[in-house]
Amino acid sequence: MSILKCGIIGLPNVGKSTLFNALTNAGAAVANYAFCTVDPNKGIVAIPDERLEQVKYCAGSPEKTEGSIEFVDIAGLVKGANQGEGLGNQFLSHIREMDALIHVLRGFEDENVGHIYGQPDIHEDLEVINLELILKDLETIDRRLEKTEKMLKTNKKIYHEEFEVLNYIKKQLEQGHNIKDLKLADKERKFIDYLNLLTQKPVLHVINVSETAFSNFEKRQALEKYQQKIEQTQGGECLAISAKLESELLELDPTEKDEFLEEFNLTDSGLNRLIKKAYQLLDLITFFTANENEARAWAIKRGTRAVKGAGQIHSDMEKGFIKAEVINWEELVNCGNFPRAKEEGKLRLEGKDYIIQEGDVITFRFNV
Ligand SMILES: Nc1ncnc2c1ncn2[C@@H]1O[C@H](COP(=O)(O)OP(=O)(O)OP(=O)(O)O)[C@@H](O)[C@H]1O
Ligand SMILES: [Mg+2]
Repeated sequence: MSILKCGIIGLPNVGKSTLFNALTNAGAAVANYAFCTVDPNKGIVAIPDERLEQVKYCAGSPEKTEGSIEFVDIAGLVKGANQGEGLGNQFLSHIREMDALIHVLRGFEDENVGHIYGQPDIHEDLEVINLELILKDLETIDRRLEKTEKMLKTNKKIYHEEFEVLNYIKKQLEQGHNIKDLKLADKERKFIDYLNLLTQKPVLHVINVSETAFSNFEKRQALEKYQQKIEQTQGGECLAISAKLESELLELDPTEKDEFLEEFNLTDSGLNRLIKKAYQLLDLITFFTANENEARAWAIKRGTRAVKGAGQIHSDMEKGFIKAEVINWEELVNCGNFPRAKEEGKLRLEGKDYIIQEGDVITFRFNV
């Protein structure tokens, strides 16, 4: 089964590892399955989903397993990373493997924690990382352009089209635009999709603030201004989270936790919010399976066909796919259980090409 990956990026010393540790530890605390260490910098985190418990109940399943996202703590990038500065090439190649990015910005002050370029400045810091990603993409595009240019001699139309698209993208990158923000037709996108470009990946910005950032009105307002500006200029969402506060929250029991949240003027842990945002960023939907063994939520890319959804569970299910028996989770809950849903004719039979919908509960029929 393939889990989608969200890479945590940013300058050195901005709190990426602190956030990663909080995220992965929280996963372990909230769910039975949740966190398992893949290696020290990768962790699988459960996606909280209130619907799963109800599906479990209807199916009479004894166990449940949440859907999951993999988070990867990528080492800090520095100026010149695209030229190999600070092992930059290695870290940029890690970024290439990600499906989406969480860009952490330093919003906390602490004299004891050095900032790589003197004073932290959220907007400048953001631009440093953006520039490195853009420069790396330019290098990739240039290399591809060299090859395409040679192929122009063959006089095949396709190479001329590719040449034009690549040049257009090159110009946009040179002007500081990210590829994710360009309006490209599907046909144009085909020329670059396989290149796995860095600025094509969806990004969520997170300002890692000090514990007291939410405690008074002025600070909150100042923070909201930062968030708004980033959302306007970067075209994606921007969250404010204190990685340090989140990791401290994890050490507390529930009553202590509530008191602590109140003290810092917060209503809920930021981690759940972040996990939900990451889920949206990856453009995932959830379907459920439920039987006498367990009820399970599966996070898949929106637009996945039934046969591929089956493949997420087991390759045999994909190979031997016959049919999918489908019911929306709410309909199942209304019926109360599967036999009743069947009686009422609520179970639909769908074929290989059925596009799985948010909240489907699916039983795959397959040959082994
Ligand atoms: N919200 C915060 N408020 C105050 N201090 C913080 C906060 N978040 C992290 N720190 C502190 O900042 C320091 C750097 O954090 P961390 O190691 O997580 O950074 P990093 O981005 O992973 O760095 P690197 O790129 O070097 O791996 C640590 O001492 C950590 O405790
Ligand atoms: Mg780190």
